[in-house]
Amino acid sequence: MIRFENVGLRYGMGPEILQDLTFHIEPQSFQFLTGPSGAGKTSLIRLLFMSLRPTRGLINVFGRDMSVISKQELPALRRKVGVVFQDFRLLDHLTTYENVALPLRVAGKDEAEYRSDVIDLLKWVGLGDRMHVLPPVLSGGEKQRAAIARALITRPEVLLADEPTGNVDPPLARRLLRLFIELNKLGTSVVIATHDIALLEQVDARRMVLAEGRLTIFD
Ligand SMILES: Nc1ncnc2c1ncn2[C@@H]1O[C@H](COP(=O)(O)OP(=O)(O)OP(=O)(O)O)[C@@H](O)[C@H]1O
Repeated sequence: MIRFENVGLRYGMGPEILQDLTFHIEPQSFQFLTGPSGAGKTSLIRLLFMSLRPTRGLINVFGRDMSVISKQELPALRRKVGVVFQDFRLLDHLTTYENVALPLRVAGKDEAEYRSDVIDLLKWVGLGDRMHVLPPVLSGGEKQRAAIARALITRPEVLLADEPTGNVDPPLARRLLRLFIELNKLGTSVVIATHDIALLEQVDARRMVLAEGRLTIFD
């Protein structure tokens, strides 16, 4: 589904922070991406989301070579990849409902088509009663779940989550993990970047470990 071959990344003239990354993200798979702070987890998430291009190597996304994908094709391809950033990136002037519906609105869909899907998804992540409030009044965990719902509304084939439990207490972290596992059982591939050891210990999943620019995989 997503394939990296000898991928390297450097920012500007800096050192190569990712070196010779070779791996596959298989359909319906579940993996943790881990490693010390600064190891390059967020950079790898950005490569997977196609918001960053590698400085060398090959990335193949859903059968397409990323180096030849045009700007026009990118939005449709990105809709297959849901992403939850560390800082959520919710728009403060839109309600929770409107934030979650935004990717569909941008894609030109009619509200009548998606309204019930957005409401169902908000209920699924436990925000059924927070739909009409603005993000500034949401708690950290509620924002986190709104960002997850927004990432899922396009029914992506892969969900990327960068430190999804970074701002929540342990019970909510366990609940979010259950949500990701349920999502994976429904057929979505999941990649969770984290250094939350407690989270890692709860699931016997594939681990992709980044250290000093290199990736080691424990299946
Ligand atoms: N836009 C950028 N320009 C220059 N250097 C960058 C940029 N983004 C990240 N880096 C550098 O790349 C390295 C990897 O950063 P990255 O954020 O990917 O790591 P991380 O593993 O996600 O870290 P953390 O766990 O602390 O979030 C760091 O040395 C960082 O300073």
